[in-house]
Amino acid sequence: MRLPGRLSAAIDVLTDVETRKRPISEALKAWGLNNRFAGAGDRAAIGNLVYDALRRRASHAALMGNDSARALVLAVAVRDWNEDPAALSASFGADSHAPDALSEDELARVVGEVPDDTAGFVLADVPEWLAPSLQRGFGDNWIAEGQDMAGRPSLDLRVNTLKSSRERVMKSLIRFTPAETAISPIGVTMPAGPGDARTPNVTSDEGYLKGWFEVQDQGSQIVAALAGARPGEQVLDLCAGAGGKTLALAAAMMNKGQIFAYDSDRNRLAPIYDRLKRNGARNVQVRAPQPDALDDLVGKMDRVVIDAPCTGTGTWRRRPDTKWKLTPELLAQRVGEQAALLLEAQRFLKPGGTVVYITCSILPEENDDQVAAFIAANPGFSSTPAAELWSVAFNTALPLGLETAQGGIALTPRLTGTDGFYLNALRLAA
Ligand SMILES: C[S@@+](CC[C@H](N)C(=O)[O-])C[C@H]1O[C@@H](n2cnc3c(N)ncnc32)[C@H](O)[C@@H]1O
Repeated sequence: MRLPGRLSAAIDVLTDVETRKRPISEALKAWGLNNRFAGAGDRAAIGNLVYDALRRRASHAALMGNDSARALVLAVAVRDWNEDPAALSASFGADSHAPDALSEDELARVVGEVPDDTAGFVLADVPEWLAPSLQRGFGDNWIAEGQDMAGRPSLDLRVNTLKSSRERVMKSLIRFTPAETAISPIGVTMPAGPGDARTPNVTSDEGYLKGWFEVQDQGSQIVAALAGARPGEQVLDLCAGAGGKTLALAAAMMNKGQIFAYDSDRNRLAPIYDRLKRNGARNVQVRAPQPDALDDLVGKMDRVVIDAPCTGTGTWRRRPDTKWKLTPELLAQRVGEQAALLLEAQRFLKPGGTVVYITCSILPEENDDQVAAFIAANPGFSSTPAAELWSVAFNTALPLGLETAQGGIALTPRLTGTDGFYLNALRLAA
């Protein structure tokens, strides 16, 4: 397929996403099944167009004067992919799969700029109702933070030090020109390419099948390292899900000590068994959800990790559709779940133990506010100093701007080139 056909397909997929409230991946898959002539390169390009359209949905719509799928995709082609609008429009005539040629109005709009006096939420490409919250969290930088959250993410891998080394993994993936991650000492990264660039398919690589690495954003690797689990400790991973953090903790503990991996959702936990095997993680006991699943752990844990259910606002670059689906009700629901988990986690700690609270959110309601309320109600706990956590994990000074008012650590695409994450290590007095 040529670009006009791909644009047309992207308009169809985006319409499907928006009207049926389908996740992007599902809509893309459905399109692929109905259009089997399309190759992998076509599908990747169409996916990129749809993701880019949603990453900057608000500013694309403001520029074009409407938020139809057509307007958004045309804006991507010109603003993000640097296509010349007149040439593009002319090329539509020669392609039977192309969208209609651009109107005079579209041609004029698509080369314009979003005026500087446009509302901040449009410049930041975030939902209007979240602007006050982001402003409170990021101060004067909130628009810049939003803009970086609307970019394309890199593909990051965490080297499994139980089985391999960074050097070996990089060598095995040399065809993708991997680079070392800037902060995580065990990370490998492949920057996102422009336009129709394809994301490397690393999970069919021999090294992946042998358990040498996992696909894991550098931000997730950093918070797993900051969790500070040491060999020999007793650790409860209370929201283990498919085990992304569990695997990183097991490697950090060099398979010594014990991790109990629990999740209240059996289906989310299901992939962990195969992943543990592939990774050679042998110090993990999976606890499937049932009423007494964790009763024997009460008062015995050195560390309880809460990788909390959250809005996922830190992952907007990867899942831009969720940015526009989030509602105040869903945020309130997540905040309630997080508070309940913080309360629940305490009972498993030994005196002197630590609750490590993690989210992949950039919203203060789920991060510092949550911690402030917890410490106010539970004065036996205090935040472990952020600088201490960082120097123990990485042997370097905490970079400026990462420490939050409540002594937590916040990562963002703008600050650390990672997904957005928050961590606060709450130590119980001995
Ligand atoms: C952010 S995800 C965890 C991701 C996982 N730790 C990883 O690194 O791949 C949050 C998880 O919390 C789980 N969860 C939600 N409420 C819970 C609860 N009350 N107790 C335990 N797990 C819960 C969800 O099922 C979900 O899998």
